Amino acid sequence: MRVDVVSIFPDYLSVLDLSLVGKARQRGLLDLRVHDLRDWTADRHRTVDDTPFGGGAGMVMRPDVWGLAIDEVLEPGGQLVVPTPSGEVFTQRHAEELASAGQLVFACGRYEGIDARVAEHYRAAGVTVRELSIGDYVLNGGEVASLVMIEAVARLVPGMVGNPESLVEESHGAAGLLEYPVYTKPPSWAGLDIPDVLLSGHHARIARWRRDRALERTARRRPDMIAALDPADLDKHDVAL
Ligand SMILES: Oc1ccccc1-c1ccno1
Repeated sequence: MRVDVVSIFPDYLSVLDLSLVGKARQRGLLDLRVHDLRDWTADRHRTVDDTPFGGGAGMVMRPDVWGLAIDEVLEPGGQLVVPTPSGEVFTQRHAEELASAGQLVFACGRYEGIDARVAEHYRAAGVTVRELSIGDYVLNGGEVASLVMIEAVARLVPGMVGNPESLVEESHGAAGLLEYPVYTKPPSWAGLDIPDVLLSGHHARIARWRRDRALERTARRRPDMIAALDPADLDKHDVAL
């Protein structure tokens, strides 16, 4: 998979040289390229923004500069991802969909955002354009949101994580429930012991306990996820004792 990130702060993305994503690049699993949007400007001040039509505070990123950058970077069949607070909220489902793309181009907006004609232009040209938010809060730019989405997508690329099994039993993975509580040594810490069932060696009981805790936690913290469960899936959580 090829991933391109276009930003006026390309150094912000240098963290992608570390950890999983960095290793994937070294192993050739991920072709990650970071670009400075200002490389597509033509004036001596390398201008990427201007005042908003209709007035209002702040500046808007120019469509002509973004168009030159995206035209050069986007490959046929590539998808354009525009992080924005006004986007659809990014979920694991989006990560799974994006992980099947041949190329993703992340357009990191700053200021008051990118001229709306950029997304409109590429959609009209048949490009899949995803305007995505990572949550209901305001950031200073799309770089952090891109880092979040790139990590969520990259770890789904075949060969990225050692044990693909670990991708299944994860929050927002196992049939739409949150992860159950996990414990490790020492068995007793700060006067707190781990649940006896986890020491029982009875795998079915452990699986049932974990399912029950995941359901409890999801119902308490994310009732929306319980409401979204397909009733047909409910028996997926049932395990024979
Ligand atoms: O707040 C933002 C500013 C620019 C680009 C993206 C965002 C954002 C906020 C939440 N998800 O994305």
